[in-house]
Amino acid sequence: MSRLSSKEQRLEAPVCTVSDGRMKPCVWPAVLVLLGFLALVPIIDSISPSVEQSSRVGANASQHPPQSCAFGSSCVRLLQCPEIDRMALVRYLSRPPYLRSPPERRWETSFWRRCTLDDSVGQPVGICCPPLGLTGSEPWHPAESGEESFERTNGPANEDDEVLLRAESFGRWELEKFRANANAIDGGLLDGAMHLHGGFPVPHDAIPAASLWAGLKDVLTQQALNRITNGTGVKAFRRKKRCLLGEARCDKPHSRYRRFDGRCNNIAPGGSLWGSVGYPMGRVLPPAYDDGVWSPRTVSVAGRYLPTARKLSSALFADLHQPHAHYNVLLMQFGQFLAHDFSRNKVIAASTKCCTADGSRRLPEASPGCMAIPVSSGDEFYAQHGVRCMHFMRSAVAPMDDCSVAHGRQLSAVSHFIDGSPIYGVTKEQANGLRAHEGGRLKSLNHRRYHNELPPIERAEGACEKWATLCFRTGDGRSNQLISLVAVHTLMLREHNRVAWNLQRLNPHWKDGTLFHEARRIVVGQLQHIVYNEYLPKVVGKWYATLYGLHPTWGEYSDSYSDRVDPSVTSEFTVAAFRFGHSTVPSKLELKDGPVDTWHTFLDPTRFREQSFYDDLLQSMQRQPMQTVDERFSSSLTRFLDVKPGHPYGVDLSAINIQRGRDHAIRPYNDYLRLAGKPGAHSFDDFGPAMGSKLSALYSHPDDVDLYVGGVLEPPIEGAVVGETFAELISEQFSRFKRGDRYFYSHGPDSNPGHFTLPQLKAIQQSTMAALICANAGDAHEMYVLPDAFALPHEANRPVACTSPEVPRLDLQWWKD
Ligand code: HEM
Ligand SMILES: [Ca+2]
Repeated sequence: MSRLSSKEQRLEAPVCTVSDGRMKPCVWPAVLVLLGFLALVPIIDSISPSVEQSSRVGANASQHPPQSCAFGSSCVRLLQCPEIDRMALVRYLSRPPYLRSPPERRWETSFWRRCTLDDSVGQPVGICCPPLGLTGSEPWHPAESGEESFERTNGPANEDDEVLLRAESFGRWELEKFRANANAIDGGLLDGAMHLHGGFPVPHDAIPAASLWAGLKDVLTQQALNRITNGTGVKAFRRKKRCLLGEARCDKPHSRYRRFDGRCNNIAPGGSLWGSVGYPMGRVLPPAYDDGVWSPRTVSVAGRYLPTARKLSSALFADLHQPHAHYNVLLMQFGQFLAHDFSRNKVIAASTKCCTADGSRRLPEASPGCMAIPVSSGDEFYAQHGVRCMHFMRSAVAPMDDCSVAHGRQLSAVSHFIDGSPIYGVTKEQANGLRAHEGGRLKSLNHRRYHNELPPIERAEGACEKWATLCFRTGDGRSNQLISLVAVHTLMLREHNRVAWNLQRLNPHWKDGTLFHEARRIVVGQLQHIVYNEYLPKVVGKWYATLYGLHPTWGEYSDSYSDRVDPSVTSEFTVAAFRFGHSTVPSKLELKDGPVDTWHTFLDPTRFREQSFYDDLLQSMQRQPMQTVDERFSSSLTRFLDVKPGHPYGVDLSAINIQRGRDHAIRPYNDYLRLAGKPGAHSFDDFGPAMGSKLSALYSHPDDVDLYVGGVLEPPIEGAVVGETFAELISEQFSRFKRGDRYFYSHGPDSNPGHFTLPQLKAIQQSTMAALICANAGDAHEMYVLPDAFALPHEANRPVACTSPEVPRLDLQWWKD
């Protein structure tokens, strides 16, 4: 892959990249480019408008009359078309028009033919997508298969075998260094993020440690193989492997209830593991590993090192108060709850931190999985504390069982589906531990003093701070992280138990199992409905929600399930785009008795002991504005995350987000901007005068800007919380969460074995966040809600009493046998 920016390609002699990542001048291409350019000049004007222009959001329809798609192909958003080689398109768009060859330009009217996606939108914003399989690419994230070196053969089989043996022994040897560090802990199972709010290990860790070590060994072997053969001997490794992602045993493919681990949601051949616990994350674009296999992205397109993650965070992100004009802290908090439903980054096990206890340097015996963030001696905050090293463990990788992919693929330790996994857990055993095994309910702490139920107590070390006298167990190990997150967990637990209780009243003959599974089915349906109806249109805006078909189908079944759609999260989405939420976290949480620093509420939900604390908190979350998505980040996150007693500082989550992006080798921001139909930032000025000059002092080239940085700096779309690039990535992911989930609440009997009847579906679609809050208030007579619970109060969103008939109620009559 060329590391050249469009600007360099224009101004300098063409450069070839050789397999070890070094660059050397390339004479022939230079001549060819010149000839191509000369040949092109006379025809440039006669060519139809470029995809780049035509797909620019907001482009004038009359300037670019839409075209219809050929028979069989359908008009979709570019990101929704797996048949298109996205990377080829991005490379094409990154070049100025005079460097695009005539055949490529013809693609614009064939492969990259644009079309009108939605009449109501009236703009040519779609692309004609050929039917799946037509171009022979895999249905699963074909962007990944573009690794050239992978297809090459290297000599006869016996030579290959020898090379492979050498590479494997290198791989084993390297792996030992990782294992030696991790062995000090319980079987090497400990999640290295334990002390970093990434959560303590779930009691029933669904991903066997052996599989994680196997994944690591695979990438280490692959790296060694590339080194030995100078990048050409990859096929040997491939031949030796099973070359098939495993299948789950789907004993009950048409079960009415989804599995906890997400397996067997898809029952087509090859799909049974899609979206399940431990399944690798996908990619929107191929990764930009320095060595093409697993070395993190560290080098600029200009060949220098990228600025460190902490330097970027401290220079660009400041703790400034900018309340959002429309949305409240409940929207922020629901976002975090939702994030924990679909993703949990698993990091490499290690028994030591990366840095010395005083943070002054890297620990010599640190695990090779450490990718500590360097802190400069002039750091505006950490310097005074002598900190030069910030802990960061690399993400674990999945075994390379899918032989079309020869690079590290990170995995999610929770089910990727929006299936209430933070409530129910991600394995059957975990769910069993959370169930009361009576009346279909979940275990809870029920005391009159609390006015209603709270989650049961968690005693595992590391789940909360040592001084917390109350700590909760839920389906997700991160639930105690923030006091307002505990409130959302409590709300969902109460809703489950309330529904189970009412179902039991209606159907006294139902046993515990039926009550539990039916209540779970209903609660997950409500959750999905609230996500798609109330949450998403606010985050990505109504326009994107329409483009991607994210609005609910009111009173009707949706027919969008496809067994070719993989719902798994992509690295870009979970490592960058959906972390937009970190910018919305306020520095202080408004509680009934006054504001408190957000970080003071981390991992300590003790105050839930106080009577009516839950009710008060939910009300104040609705009144307090969240923060806008931009360069403003609370120092609760950038200075005091994971702060330990007696320490005047913690770690920097914004720096961690940037570092995580490089760990996953996420491509630079500009590539995604182009994918979203924008011309790309050609100069730093494109980021605005103030931010442009800051960025130019940090990065050597606009093509270096990290996706997370560029994404949060984008001005929000009108009527949305995030900017266009994040909106595109988020919408695309949520469209797969819907189209790739057989059990999605509105999918009908044609695909969904657990479908609701139409009257039941209509009842579920009455659910709103406000309705949920009211139904589960400690004291409904004292509780007020905003009908649009994620929005701030305004003329059309005045508080109403929970007892008011205006607040909808879930009508469970439809579930009576
Ligand atoms: C005070 C509030 C929050 C804190 C302290 C927090 C903290 C964290 C931490 C420590 C990580 C793991 C970082 C890493 O090692 O890579 C993380 C990941 C993440 N956060 Fe947050 N977060 C907060 C709020 C939010 C919100 C509001 C959202 C979204 C709306 C969000 C979305 C995410 C996502 C998508 C991930 C990746 C999850 C994964 O795969 O592990 N977070 N957060
Ligand atoms: Ca899930």
